[in-house]
Amino acid sequence: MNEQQIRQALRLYLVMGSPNCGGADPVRVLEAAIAGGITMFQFREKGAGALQGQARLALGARLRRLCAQHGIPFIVDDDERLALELAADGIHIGQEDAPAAAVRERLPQMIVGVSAHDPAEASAAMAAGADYLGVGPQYATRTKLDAREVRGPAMIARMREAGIRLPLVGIGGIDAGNCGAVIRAGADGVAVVSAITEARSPQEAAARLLGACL
Ligand SMILES: Cc1ncc(COP(=O)(O)OP(=O)(O)O)c(N)n1
Ligand SMILES: Cc1ncsc1CCOP(=O)(O)O
Ligand SMILES: [Mg+2]
Repeated sequence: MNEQQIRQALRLYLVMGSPNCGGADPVRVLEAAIAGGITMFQFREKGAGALQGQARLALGARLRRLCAQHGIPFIVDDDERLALELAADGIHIGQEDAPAAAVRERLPQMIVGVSAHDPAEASAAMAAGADYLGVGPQYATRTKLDAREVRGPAMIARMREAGIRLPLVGIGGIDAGNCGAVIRAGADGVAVVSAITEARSPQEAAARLLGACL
């Protein structure tokens, strides 16, 4: 994917694993979210009750297939080996994960997303060859227990002012009511977990988010 295609794919990015689905079948949740208009998906099987080993691989393979059927880029959180096993389109890594430059070198064909919390981390990720940045938490989140302090959309504006032109997505506590502020600050899109996975109708929630952040 070229830079413009990545920018477009970041518009409404669902990040999810089975622990986020409150007992619902993650395959059904993803199907509904795709019907609602998500444009990118990240398999993030993390937190209490997360699947391990073969069960994780099997779920990842089902979600991967669903994304391929609908032309949705499929990204894996953290795990390079899993990304290769699932023939993912990309990987997302954070500041505590493997160094971005090493991942870029090992996985030259993949989209590499990197979490950045300030302009210095954003420039370092850009220099390391990142394809996009995830910037957060934008707002308070209950989904990631080890999240850093809230940055707010102002951090995205600061990165843009500092000359960071990479495709960029906001993440953390984003819903249909606040996603517009994230886009207006300079993001190409929003990444969400609970606003879709915990909604009574993930399809309607995705459609509402898409409408609100266009
Ligand atoms: C799109 C996107 N942005 C940020 C993150 C957070 O990644 P990280 O800091 O590595 O934390 P974990 O998700 O691994 O707990 C993300 N996953 N996706
Ligand atoms: C993975 C991640 N990285 C920063 S905040 C976050 C969790 C976002 O979840 P939610 O959209 O439910 O606040
Ligand atoms: Mg990580």
